[in-house]
Amino acid sequence: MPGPVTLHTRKIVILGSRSVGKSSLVKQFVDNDFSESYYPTVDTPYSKTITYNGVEYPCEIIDTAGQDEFSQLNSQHAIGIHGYVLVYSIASRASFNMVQIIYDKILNYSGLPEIAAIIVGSKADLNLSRQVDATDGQRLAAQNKTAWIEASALRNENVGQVFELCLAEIERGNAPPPPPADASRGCAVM
Ligand SMILES: Nc1nc2c(ncn2[C@@H]2O[C@H](COP(=O)(O)OP(=O)(O)OP(=O)(O)O)[C@@H](O)[C@H]2O)c(=O)[nH]1
Repeated sequence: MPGPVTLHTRKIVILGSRSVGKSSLVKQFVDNDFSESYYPTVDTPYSKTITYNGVEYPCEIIDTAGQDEFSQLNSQHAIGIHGYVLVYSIASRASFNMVQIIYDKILNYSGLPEIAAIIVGSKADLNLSRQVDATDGQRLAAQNKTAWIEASALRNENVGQVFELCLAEIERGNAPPPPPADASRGCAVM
């Protein structure tokens, strides 16, 4: 009888401008907690099991300090990482513009043609101060072949989905390639 399957830990990094709500998303997801106070983040790892397609994946989620255009990515943010959560606030156009800059830095650092990622419009409860339309977020995600969602850590809306969709993007990249056309007809070229 086969033994239990041991899955390797998936590593997820959460990146974005300062104060967009990165830590709040992670804390809401991992600890079911939200704070109105703002404490700038020092890189912090969290552990949580995420269930996707009925399989439990152990995940390490690395919450990072806010980025600006001059910030350097370090190797902990680009080497051995399976998926990225790229966060902007729907109430800050500048933070939205930073997402493409960060995405390009990751590709540049890692040398990969694309990465498993989700772009997140955070603070979705601040609709009255909205500076970024949902369609802008969706377009940016389509251009970069990432997933996209809006979420509110304050209201605990779509927070779990952020991380589940990120895992879905990771596993999509890990899926074995579809069989060649001939295989379906039972032919093999030796
Ligand atoms: N209205 C609203 N405020 C939020 C939400 N999420 C976070 N905030 C507030 O935004 C501020 C910054 O939140 P953080 O989670 O610390 O932001 P961060 O991106 O981790 O910040 P850095 O550590 O500087 O990168 C705090 O005052 C939070 O209470 C949200 O969903 N809605």
